[in-house]
Amino acid sequence: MTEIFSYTACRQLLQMFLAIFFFHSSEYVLAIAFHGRSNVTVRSLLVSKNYFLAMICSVLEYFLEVYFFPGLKEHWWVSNMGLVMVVIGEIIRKMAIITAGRAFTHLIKIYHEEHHDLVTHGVYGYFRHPGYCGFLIWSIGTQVMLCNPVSTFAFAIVVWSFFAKRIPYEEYFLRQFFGSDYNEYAHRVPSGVPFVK
Ligand SMILES: C[S@@+](CC[C@H](N)C(=O)[O-])C[C@H]1O[C@@H](n2cnc3c(N)ncnc32)[C@H](O)[C@@H]1O
Repeated sequence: MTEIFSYTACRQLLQMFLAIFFFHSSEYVLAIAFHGRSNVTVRSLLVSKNYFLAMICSVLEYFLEVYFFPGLKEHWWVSNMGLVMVVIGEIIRKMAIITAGRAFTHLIKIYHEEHHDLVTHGVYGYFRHPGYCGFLIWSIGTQVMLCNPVSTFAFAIVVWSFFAKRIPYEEYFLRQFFGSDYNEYAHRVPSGVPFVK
């Protein structure tokens, strides 16, 4: 039982809590900043039922392993690498939101709005989907930080599959909105999500 209240467990769980708190609160604040309070709902906190369940499972895995295999959590270089991934993922995602501004909507636009211009500068010059690339790194990083082998693998598969389906759907509409400009952009710039063209 003492393992659950050890320095390692307290520090890793506190880092996890701060990572989640900062990620979601900053998503909400930025959504309000770019879209106005009246256009933003609690959905902009980006906490879905499945996501919540995944996080609960990852914390359960952590408690089981810290109790039965406490040595697993003492790989500090692994945990610190996870922390670096969390920070890098967060930076890439927030750079995407700030660069795209009003074009960055949490729900995919299926109708072209007048103010919606194609963004290809800044971080969008390196990846077509920096917001998704950042989230992928961030979410896997949270599990590497906890030294959770099962959830690291599960998060990588689930989050990657989600974006592998979402990107072609999103790009179908972007091609309709921006035509050859988007085709040329997609030809030139990688998606930012591994193995997604
Ligand atoms: C959740 S945001 C994600 C944006 C992007 N996929 C990313 O990962 O940074 C989804 C919205 O961004 C818009 N969007 C995606 N790429 C864009 C671009 N290069 N320029 C303008 N709007 C874009 C889409 O139309 C969609 O409504």
